[in-house]
Amino acid sequence: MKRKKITIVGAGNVGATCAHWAAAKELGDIVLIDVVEGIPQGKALDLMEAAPVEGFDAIITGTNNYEDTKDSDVVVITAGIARKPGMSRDDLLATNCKIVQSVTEQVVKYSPNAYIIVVTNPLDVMTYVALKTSGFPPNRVFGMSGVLDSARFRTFVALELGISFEDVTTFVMGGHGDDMVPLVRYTYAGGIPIEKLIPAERIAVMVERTRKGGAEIVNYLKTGSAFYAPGASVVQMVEAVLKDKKRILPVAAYLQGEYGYHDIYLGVPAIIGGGGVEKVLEIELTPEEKAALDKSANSVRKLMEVLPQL
Ligand SMILES: NC(=O)C1=CN([C@@H]2O[C@H](COP(=O)(O)OP(=O)(O)OC[C@H]3O[C@@H](n4cnc5c(N)ncnc54)[C@H](O)[C@@H]3O)[C@@H](O)[C@H]2O)C=CC1
Ligand SMILES: O=C([O-])CC(=O)C(=O)O
Repeated sequence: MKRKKITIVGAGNVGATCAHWAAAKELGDIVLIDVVEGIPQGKALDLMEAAPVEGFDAIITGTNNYEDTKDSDVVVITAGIARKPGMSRDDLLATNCKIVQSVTEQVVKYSPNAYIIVVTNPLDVMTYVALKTSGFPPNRVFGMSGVLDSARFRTFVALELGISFEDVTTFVMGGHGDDMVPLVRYTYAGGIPIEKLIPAERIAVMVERTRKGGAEIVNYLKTGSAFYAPGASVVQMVEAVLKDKKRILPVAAYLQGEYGYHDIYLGVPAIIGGGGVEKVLEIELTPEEKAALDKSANSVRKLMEVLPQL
């Protein structure tokens, strides 16, 4: 059997970290592509030279030429600018829209059967841009946000309880912005609802910290945004597709009536497998949860309104 082929567009912080996690997990051969000459080549070779030490087999290629991405099974788009302190993800829209459009055109030309996972911010709208530019069916174009936002919430809950990070499960819905919706009612520690273990006011603090989780890192780093947890989150999605794992993961999926929304990308729980987004799961929400989701959807919608015609 031939190895799978993963292309990562953008060899910056998130792209290179994705390559690192994907190589370590032996998910396939990896192509790192960027507009800057030398950076993808250098990072790819450096990472491949870790293979004898770490014991993974993957050919990792760095390039500036889309021909090298030909026939990729999965393409991760991280190309674009990241925010700095004081900026919102939405401030990246104009610049990143052009980048995601041009990248997607090239990706589609060489890998017409690929699954595209978008990472570039503002995430929900950039995923929409990739969908419209690619002409791919929506199950093959989705965005990474909820896995990361949920991982942050899981981290805070585990630290609060002094328990294993692995034992906390949850999901965050909505757009990847400050009004995302962490689902407290669906958050468990070893199968026990956290509302039975943690006082409500402490949970509220963790929900707020999750919503601002990206900015917390930006404010520390000053020069850019998070990349370790984002890279790991992307690779969990890549693995779910390439191994047809049928994971239930929160992803930015294209909604066509689910939860009452049409023609919009929003974070929802979905089954992710060999068919990409195989099914969006519609769970029951309280009126308060639905109102919070509506607010988040409205923010995404407002940003879509200022997009150039696609
Ligand atoms: N969805 C999410 O949860 C997350 C999204 N992000 C977003 O991911 C994006 C990348 O972040 P970083 O890797 O930290 O930024 P970075 O600045 O380290 O890397 C971005 C790379 O994209 C490249 N690039 C720019 N235009 C390109 C083009 N047309 N074709 C190919 N490559 C191009 C740049 O040369 C650079 O190497 C940002 O928009 C950031 O906001 C970051 C973390 C989490
Ligand atoms: O905050 C940012 O700009 C990057 C990002 O999306 C995150 O880390 O959640």
